[in-house]
Amino acid sequence: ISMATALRLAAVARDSPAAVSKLGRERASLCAIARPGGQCFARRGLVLRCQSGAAAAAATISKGGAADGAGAAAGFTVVMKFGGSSLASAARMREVADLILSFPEETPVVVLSAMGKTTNNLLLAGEKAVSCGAPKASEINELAVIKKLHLRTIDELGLDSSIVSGFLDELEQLLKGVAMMKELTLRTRDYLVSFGECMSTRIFSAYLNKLGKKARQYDAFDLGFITTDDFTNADILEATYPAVAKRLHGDWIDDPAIPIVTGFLGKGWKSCAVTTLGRGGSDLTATTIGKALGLREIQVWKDVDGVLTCDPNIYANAVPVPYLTFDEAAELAYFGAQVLHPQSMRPAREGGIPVRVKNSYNRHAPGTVITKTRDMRKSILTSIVLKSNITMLDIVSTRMLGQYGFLAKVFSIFEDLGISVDSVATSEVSISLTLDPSKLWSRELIQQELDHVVEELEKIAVVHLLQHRSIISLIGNVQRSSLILEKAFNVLRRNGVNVQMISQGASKQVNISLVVNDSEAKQCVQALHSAFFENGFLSEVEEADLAQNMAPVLVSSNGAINGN
Ligand SMILES: Nc1ncnc2c1ncn2[C@@H]1O[C@H](COP(=O)(O)OP(=O)(O)O)[C@@H](O)[C@H]1O
Ligand SMILES: N[C@@H](CC(=O)OP(=O)(O)O)C(=O)O
Repeated sequence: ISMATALRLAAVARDSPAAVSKLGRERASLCAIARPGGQCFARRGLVLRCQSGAAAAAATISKGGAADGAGAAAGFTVVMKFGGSSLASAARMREVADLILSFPEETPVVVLSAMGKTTNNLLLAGEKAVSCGAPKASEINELAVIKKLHLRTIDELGLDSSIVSGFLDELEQLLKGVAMMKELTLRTRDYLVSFGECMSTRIFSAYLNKLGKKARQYDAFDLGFITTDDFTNADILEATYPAVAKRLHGDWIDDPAIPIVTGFLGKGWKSCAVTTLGRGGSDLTATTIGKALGLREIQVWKDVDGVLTCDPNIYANAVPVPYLTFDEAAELAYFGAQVLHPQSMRPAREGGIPVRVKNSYNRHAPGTVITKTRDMRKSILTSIVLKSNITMLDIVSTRMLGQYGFLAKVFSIFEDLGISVDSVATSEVSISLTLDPSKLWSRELIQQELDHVVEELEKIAVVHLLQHRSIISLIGNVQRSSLILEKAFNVLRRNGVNVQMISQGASKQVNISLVVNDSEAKQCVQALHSAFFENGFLSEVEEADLAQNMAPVLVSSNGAINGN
């Protein structure tokens, strides 16, 4: 293992005895960790042997903690992740099983989300339990919906109800507990939503076994997914990669069976409690496993024909984008395209593993392939993303022109308050910025907090808090930014829309962010989509380019631009 991994594992081991028992005692070879300086320490019976230089303990693990070749050695070739939209019923479970079996040449690791809208229902049930009173907790409508869906699925697949009955009973008890306490902490919320993935994977694994395809269910929190303790939005720690690889690899060698892994879940490294990776986090589970095992491909199966040119719920004319770079996909996800989890591209990029977004309802559609580089010759605008209900701050310095340190002061206030910023535009005396909505997902940025931000900023500036704004992000080819801007502003002007803030990144792919009022945002996206993708604009530009005999351009994920 690399020294970096060794040190991270050492840190986990040192600070969390329980993590030692999971990571180390069962897999002593993994945890024979080197530390520089030849220092040794032991904890709870686990000896961390120390050497100088690169550690040499676990033979199966190498390079940055990923188990190079471990996947290949175990026979695994791909990760196949199926989201709730692919698993909404017994019929869908049959379809997905059939889909997996239709690739006999692959040995997949399967990652599943909760069935249909189960996560939403669990969250709603939890919220209702807080205020309904203990006697009424059993009558919460969402609990009944969850029970009905899972028991009916079990029945229709011809499985034994004992697979989920224990979970359903415990879920009811948990809701009664919440009702009694009149409180739903973030930790309890994570535990509550984990029931969805725990049940879907058990049902699916049992069904594959019934079909004669040997499968083994794993709860990610027992498989080695070690995370921060940021309940509802936890980050995966490096120790996860070797732990997951070692476990999947070892089990396969002992007794080959297709792993069916719960998406979205992990285990907090200090608390040892169940954590979740943020909404849509099963995509991240899939890419983490892909990197851990060094697999050939990560497949993310959805209910759309890949990543589309815009959200199909906003505009039905959206079409699939055949190729994306990891950076483009990350940008799309971060700026609001619900189709991928914002952090999910990171492990794939680090492991250099292509991600394929496919449609489980239309398996022959080519989907979207996401890789490190792609041919940008014909690319102008890739996709339009809308993020609504954004808060924007307009901050005008009360000091005189030319005073330094204003930006530093403003950002130090955000740092002190633990609020991160999304897009920024500055002038000599003013800053306009939008607040990072991931903050909203993880811990509601409530009005009180916003008022506090304004109060602090008002000590050095005049502040306008502007709510109900939207960010429209234009993700495209950095080499064509002027063309994109020209076209976009033409469209907006024709539609009578005044842009309130603009920000454009300087490198890699273009991300032009335009802030407009919530009320006009959808209409803007539709008009922009229609202008860029539907009226022959791209082929017109292509023809013009051909006439000029443009050279091919490759933009790589690390920002390098190679022309020839
Ligand atoms: N640019 C986009 N491309 C594709 N789908 C998008 C886009 N923006 C939003 N979506 C929405 O994302 C949904 C798929 O993501 P998600 O619901 O997380 O799937 P799953 O639950 O199967 O993982 C689509 O049904 C679509 O409504
Ligand atoms: N079930 C979780 C995790 C997830 O990834 O779901 P999906 O793949 O259905 O988006 C959620 O709804 O957030």
